[in-house]
Amino acid sequence: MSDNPLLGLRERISALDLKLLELLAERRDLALDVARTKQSSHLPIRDKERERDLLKRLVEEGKKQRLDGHYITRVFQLIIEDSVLTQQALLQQHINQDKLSTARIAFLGPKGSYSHLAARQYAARHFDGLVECGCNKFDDIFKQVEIGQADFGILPIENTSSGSINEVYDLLQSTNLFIVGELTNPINHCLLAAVDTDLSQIEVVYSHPQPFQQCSQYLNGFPNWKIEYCESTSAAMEKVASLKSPKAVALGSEPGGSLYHLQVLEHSLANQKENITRFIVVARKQIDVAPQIPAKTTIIVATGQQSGALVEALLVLRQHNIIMTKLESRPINGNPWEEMFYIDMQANLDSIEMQSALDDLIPITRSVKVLGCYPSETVVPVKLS
Ligand SMILES: C=C(O[C@@H]1C=C(C(=O)O)C=C[C@H]1O)C(=O)O
Repeated sequence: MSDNPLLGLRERISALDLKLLELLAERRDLALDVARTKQSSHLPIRDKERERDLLKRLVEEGKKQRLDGHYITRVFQLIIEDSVLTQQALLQQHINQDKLSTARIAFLGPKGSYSHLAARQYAARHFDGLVECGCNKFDDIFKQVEIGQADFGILPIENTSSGSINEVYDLLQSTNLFIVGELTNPINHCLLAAVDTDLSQIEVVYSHPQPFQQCSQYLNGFPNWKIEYCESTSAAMEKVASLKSPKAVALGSEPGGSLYHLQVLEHSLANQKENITRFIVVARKQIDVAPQIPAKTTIIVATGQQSGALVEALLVLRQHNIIMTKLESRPINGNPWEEMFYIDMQANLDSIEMQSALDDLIPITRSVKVLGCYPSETVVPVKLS
């Protein structure tokens, strides 16, 4: 017999939590039925009007039970996001008909890197199982997928604090892989230590160059700390775990750190409060995107050097009412001072608008390469006004 006075209450909480899980699973199954109905009736997956009504009613009902409106909003925004993405995944499986039950996904680093966490998240939504293929370099991720040792590769492409990840853009220039998906994840950089320590004892920080860039303002406050570059944040964690020194810390994620039994000394260290990374998913085969899902298409365009060449290309997008979400330029390998333009657009490659835009772009540019069309998995939550 235990005389812990919390036991009985905790048992009741645990039982309630189990019920909440069952209800969440039941809600998700209903959302999947909704998706099947939408598929046959050609309705879009997202219905923001319905989401707004639902949130409004829940916030009102919550108030009656003394539950804070912000709390209710946050919880249900998450539930709806998962519901929308699960519905999208179902339609995508249906239209592409080649569902793998287990996917081999290549990512940067040993277990615990941000890319590894993103790979797990992507696999959880799209496959029953995941074979993890950790790589030492971005280049190896492309190679593993190109030679068929992995089915997909996950790569960070831009971050709200450090901007575009040029190395990945440059690798996209020469690959024959296609972009088949994207994920946007909040990135919370922490200082992680293997043993008890404090800021005054630290002498060296290990991490990948990206987190160092993203946390530059915080790190500027500690000019004596030595910066040691590693191939990934998880390689840095491995190193710190093996050193077991109060002088050495890693910069990386809390869940990653816990895989190496590291403790968090500081968190939320990025320059931007909202530090978000967009990852792309690459594969050997191009995919179709169901018309009920918001799609993105990415192309690489090489223009001539005549004046106004880029403007002419962008005008084509305007003429076809295509919204550009990102424009990036990179030097062309082997042609000094010439640039390639990477253009992300909110459009389905199969749409008439996109096809006509491509028809108009080809004669006025030197080359157009379609990098892929993929579902936009960024579900911007509706807000109550
Ligand atoms: C489930 C639906 O699909 C989406 C998901 C919603 C939800 O999870 O509540 C609400 C509206 C849609 O954006 C629906 O249309 O009812």
